Amino acid sequence: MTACLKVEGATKTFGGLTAVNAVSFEVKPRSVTAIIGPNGAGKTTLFNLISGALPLSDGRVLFEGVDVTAEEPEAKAARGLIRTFQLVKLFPELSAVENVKVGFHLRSRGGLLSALLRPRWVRQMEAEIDGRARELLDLVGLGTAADRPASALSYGQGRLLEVARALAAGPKLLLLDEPAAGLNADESARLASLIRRIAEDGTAVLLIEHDMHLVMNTADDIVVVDFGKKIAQGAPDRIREDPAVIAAYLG
Ligand SMILES: Nc1ncnc2c1ncn2[C@@H]1O[C@H](COP(=O)(O)OP(=O)(O)OP(=O)(O)O)[C@@H](O)[C@H]1O
Repeated sequence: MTACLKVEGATKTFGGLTAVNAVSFEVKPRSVTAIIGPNGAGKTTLFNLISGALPLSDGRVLFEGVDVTAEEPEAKAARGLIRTFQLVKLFPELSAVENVKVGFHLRSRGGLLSALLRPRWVRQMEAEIDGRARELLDLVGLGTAADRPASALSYGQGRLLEVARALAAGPKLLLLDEPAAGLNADESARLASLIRRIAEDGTAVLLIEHDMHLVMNTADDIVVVDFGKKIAQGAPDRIREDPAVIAAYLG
């Protein structure tokens, strides 16, 4: 089976500092992979290399077998490699459902002109998109908030709305940057089951997360980085007992 994402020897230097040092790993289709590591380990930089926000100093990134190392974030997004915050911010005055619809329009080919002329097929498509947007809101647990303005949502609800909108863009791989940050216990538990559901529905998930409870409950595979290097990789049970991982967290 072709890996969804293949990172080969990814390296990033900032002046004399090697923030990411020859990191290699794969993300399998329909799987959840978590990147963990102490503060400053290089997790965010690694994410930036994968999404295209930063150019690599060395190494390659392959998405569905295609070398996308040099592609801009927009080109990668068009292939289905989607990072939540890389999409436009939430529109506070628009309702939750309208915000999700923005996600669909990022991939719809109808264009502005047909939206203005609004022929019948466009109106039919809009009705369908409205229905699908509401389904996605149900999926993330915001079904009852669909018609409320985004500005009226709690912080945690806003984060979940971002996930719904990213899903509307049709990702094959969803990159989530500390998705549990700022969520309360209920929201975090909901997020964990949502992440599992997303993977089972066919979208691979790659996340950076400090919340170990969420990581251990959602990840199939964990990549541990420390001082820019990958020091371990494996299933949660193995990582929990890995001496190098324990040393990195205690040291
Ligand atoms: N643009 C930059 N210029 C110079 N150094 C940078 C830059 N971005 C990150 N670094 C350095 O690279 C190293 C890795 O940082 P990074 O933010 O990737 O770590 P992290 O694992 O995401 O940390 P945290 O868990 O605290 O978010 C750090 O030493 C950081 O200071």
